[in-house]
Amino acid sequence: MGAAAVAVIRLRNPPVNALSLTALQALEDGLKRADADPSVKAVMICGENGKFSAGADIRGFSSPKRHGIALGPIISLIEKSEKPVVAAIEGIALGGGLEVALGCHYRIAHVKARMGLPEVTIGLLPGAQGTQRLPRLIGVPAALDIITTGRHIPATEALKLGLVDEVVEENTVEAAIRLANKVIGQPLGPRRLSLKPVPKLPNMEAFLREALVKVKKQAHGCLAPELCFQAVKAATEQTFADGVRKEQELFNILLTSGQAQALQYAFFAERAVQKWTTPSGASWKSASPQPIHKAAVIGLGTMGRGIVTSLVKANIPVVALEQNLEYLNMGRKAVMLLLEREAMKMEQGAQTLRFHNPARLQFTVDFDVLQDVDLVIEAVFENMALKKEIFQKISRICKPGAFLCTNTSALNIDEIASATRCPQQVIGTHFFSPAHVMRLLEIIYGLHTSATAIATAMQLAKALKKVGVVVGNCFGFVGNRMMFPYVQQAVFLLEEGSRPEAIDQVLEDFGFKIGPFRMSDLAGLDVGWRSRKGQGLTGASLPPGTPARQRHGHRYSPLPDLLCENGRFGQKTGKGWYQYEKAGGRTAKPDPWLHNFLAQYRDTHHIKTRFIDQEEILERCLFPLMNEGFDILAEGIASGPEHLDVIYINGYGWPKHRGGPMFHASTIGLPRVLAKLQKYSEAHPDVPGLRPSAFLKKLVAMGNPPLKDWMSYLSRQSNKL
Ligand SMILES: CCCCCCCC/C=C\C=C\CC(=O)SCCNC(=O)CCNC(=O)[C@H](O)C(C)(C)COP(=O)(O)OP(=O)(O)OC[C@H]1O[C@@H](n2cnc3c(N)ncnc32)[C@H](O)[C@@H]1OP(=O)(O)O
Repeated sequence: MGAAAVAVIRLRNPPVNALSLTALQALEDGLKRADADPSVKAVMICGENGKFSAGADIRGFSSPKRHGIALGPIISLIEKSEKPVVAAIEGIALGGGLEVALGCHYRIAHVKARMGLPEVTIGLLPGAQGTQRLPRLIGVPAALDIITTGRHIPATEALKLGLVDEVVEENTVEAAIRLANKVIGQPLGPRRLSLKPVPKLPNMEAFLREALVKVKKQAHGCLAPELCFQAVKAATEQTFADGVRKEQELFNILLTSGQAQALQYAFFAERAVQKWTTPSGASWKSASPQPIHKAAVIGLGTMGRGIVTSLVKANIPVVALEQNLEYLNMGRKAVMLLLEREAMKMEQGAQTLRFHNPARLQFTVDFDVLQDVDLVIEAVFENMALKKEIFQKISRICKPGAFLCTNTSALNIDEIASATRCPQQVIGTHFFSPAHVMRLLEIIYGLHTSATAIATAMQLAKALKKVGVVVGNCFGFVGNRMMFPYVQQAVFLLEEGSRPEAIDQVLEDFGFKIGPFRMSDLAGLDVGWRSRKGQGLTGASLPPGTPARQRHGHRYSPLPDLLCENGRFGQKTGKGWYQYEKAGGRTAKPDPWLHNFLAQYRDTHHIKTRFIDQEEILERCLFPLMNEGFDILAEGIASGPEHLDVIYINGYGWPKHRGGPMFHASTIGLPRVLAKLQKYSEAHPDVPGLRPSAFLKKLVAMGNPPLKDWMSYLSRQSNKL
């Protein structure tokens, strides 16, 4: 009890005071006790350990005990209280946590607090009357933005919006108790949000129409944003009580939609991959990261520029190195442009000044400048000889403890490390383009990579606000290795009768932001061409007499090579799988030239054209990708299916509401995936990617266990079947 009879209710459920069954019960009991106690004149609700609450316990949504538990009635109880209730918001007030605060009569936030209704990001909507109270408090446009995006609002913005009454820099709990004392006896009617009307807009209908178009466009097939919209719309049309009923109805649709389950799986998967382990026993528990006071990036091509930008944004001093002054100046200009754009996006535009500080961002052609850096990221071309030459050089120049990272998408980390005197310091850091935007960082350990190097790379990912996923060393690592059979099938489907636009459409309808052919045009077809030439699959090193559509006894499609030979590299040349308005254009249009070319190609190779339906397109592209995933798990390249899913969601545009490829396989059911792979493999026996993985077969034979149990079916000693 605080001074002058203010009852204090403290939400306590470490680490984030999630509203579990017990926490909800304690909240309800506390409210009832305060209400019944005549010596209590006001109530203050706060959270333990400087955090108000992260909302409902997400694990509870899939718990059988969930039924019959509701937060809404408890919030109504708060609002109806005849004693003023003040929320003291420190740290975070998210989801159900913010809904509790909205039920309070007053809200005070610490200046560093963040608030939000992120339910949409886990496939739900604010189901404890939040969709009805928030528009009444801050108006429909702001409420719609917060509810449909799930973004976190800093306290200062919350104050401007009217979401909180006061922001303090001092002790929030004490300030809230003072406020509670001050408002004792004042009328509570005007403070009860459920009684307020939703502020009118002169053009509400038109506003809502446009907002719906925007919400749908950004949803890519995810249901939650649209249902969030419907709930807020209900607030504009119905009474509070009817709006709450509508909210509940929509909440239940989402809760049972399957998408919520996938998104909640993705939430925990992202946290699970932070707890990395390797087959040799190294793990996050025992390894300590080293501080990175200064980093260097070698190579200022597209990837290097993005990596430098990322490091500067994370406030890590960087040396940016190029091989000659011409490339250095080009790189410098490009980096400065990226930094300017990033600074404009940031809250304080003045951050630009920091970017230009030469003590924090140094451009050089002199390798000797690398002597005092703690970590180097090499980001030159995918060329083994060049990379080895650079690693040999930097292992001589850099101080002994420096970490030597290679940004490669497929090359052998051990071979690169073999060029150094310190293979334990060498690690793969596979960034995704654009490197300052994409969240994924694939972290690849080699045979000799130390646990400290892995921990440091993971720490770096966190500092760069990326999600690091630790994987083993194999060609293409996890992401690209799974991507090869996907892209391969897409091209085979073209040979058999489909078109790029049909295949892209099916995969975009599935939820990918961009289909495989549009993606290939964006990335540049020459990238893969160079790699295939390097592997001897095409070009001058191809032995004479090699059949056009076969390599090493397996089916091969020369279509991408032929396009490159015709100068069609994708967007950069204005032509690829599609045509563009100009070189560098972005609007893909189906290209009659390509359709003719495909027809001639099929004639030349006597391929009978057939109609390929959507189901086959989807299965032929996705199932081999998942199949490769099962092989990767069996080989111990990744320590769990969550790793593969986090990689696909954050690096390859896999729709998050489908949980990732391995989660998707589990929802389809492994027996069905296996049966389809068997069917396609029989039809195309010369395609190894369609042959079902032994691990997949084993899991089916073991009765299709849930995803969380898959790894227990691998032999512990060798991680081999
Ligand atoms: C038995 C049934 C109870 C069900 C009650 C039904 C009531 C229904 C009515 C209302 C419905 C309301 C809807 C909601 O409130 S949904 C939840 C909305 N909240 C969120 O989405 C917040 C999610 N969390 C985060 O964004 C972050 O975790 C954050 C809170 C910002 C903290 O970030 P950070 O400091 O980076 O720390 P971590 O993310 O690593 O989290 C630390 C550990 O806490 C676990 N965690 C976080 N939030 C929750 C949560 N809401 N529920 C359960 N667990 C949570 C997280 O997994 C970490 O755990 P671990 O260390 O084991 O990995």
